[in-house]
Amino acid sequence: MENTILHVTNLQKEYSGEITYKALNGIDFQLQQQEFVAVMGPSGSGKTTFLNSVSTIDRPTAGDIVINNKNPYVLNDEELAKFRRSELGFVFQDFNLVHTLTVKENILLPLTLDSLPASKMSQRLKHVAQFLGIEELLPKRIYEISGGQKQRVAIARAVIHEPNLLLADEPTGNLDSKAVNDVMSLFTSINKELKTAILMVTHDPYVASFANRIIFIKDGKLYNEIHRGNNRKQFYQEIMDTLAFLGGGHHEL
Ligand SMILES: Nc1ncnc2c1ncn2[C@@H]1O[C@H](COP(=O)(O)OP(=O)(O)OP(=O)(O)O)[C@@H](O)[C@H]1O
Repeated sequence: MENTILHVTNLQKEYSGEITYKALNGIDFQLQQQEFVAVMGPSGSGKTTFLNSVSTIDRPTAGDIVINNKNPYVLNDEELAKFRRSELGFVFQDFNLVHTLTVKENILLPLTLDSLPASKMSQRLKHVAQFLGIEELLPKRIYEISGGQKQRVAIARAVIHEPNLLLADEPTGNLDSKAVNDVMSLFTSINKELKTAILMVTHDPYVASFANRIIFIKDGKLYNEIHRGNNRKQFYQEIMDTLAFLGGGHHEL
């Protein structure tokens, strides 16, 4: 399909060790350019492995991944690094910011690697800082800002190069409830206004209820998917019901 930003076909991942473990067992999945999709499932079901395969961090054992009509796994290291920087944005649970740098320097880091002209950099910085409401934080160092602010900065860094696809692994795992709401409304704006597709792993049903669609993984396979209508509260209830059927520990709920 024309608007498909991510096309996953029969994705498999085996971890070899004393005992070979099949973490992903034939996943087919497509993500459209306008979509915001959450990935849920019990602990150990393969969510992070799935995200890491898509993000090119973890090479699959078999199957195909095509992002924006390109297969990243045929690229050499240098091409792959460039591909990641141009197509993908990453947001992690623990922010992954450089503590000794300022907020501004952290956000500009991906552009510095691409040696973008200084005028273009400050133009992009201004736009993204305004969009995410972090202008007053720019001169501060990372240790001077709160967890919620750190995640905003990490999101700014992830979108400053205008990626087509934003990948997030438990982006709210280290945040209090106010910061969770802030981050989820930013994700919603990024998806709607910047038209960035989002794929986000979360175990939190409230966080997942901000997505338009949720896929559930169990034992390395797609178990189910549900779509959100107009009512987020109703969607939340549907998520809870699906998780109850899916099983898994209480911490999953
Ligand atoms: N590097 C590795 N070597 C061997 N096995 C691994 C490795 N990484 C993950 N696994 C196994 O693969 C399975 C899937 O792991 P994964 O981290 O993708 O699950 P998850 O659904 O993200 O779990 P959680 O919700 O607990 O983070 C687990 O059983 C895990 O132990």
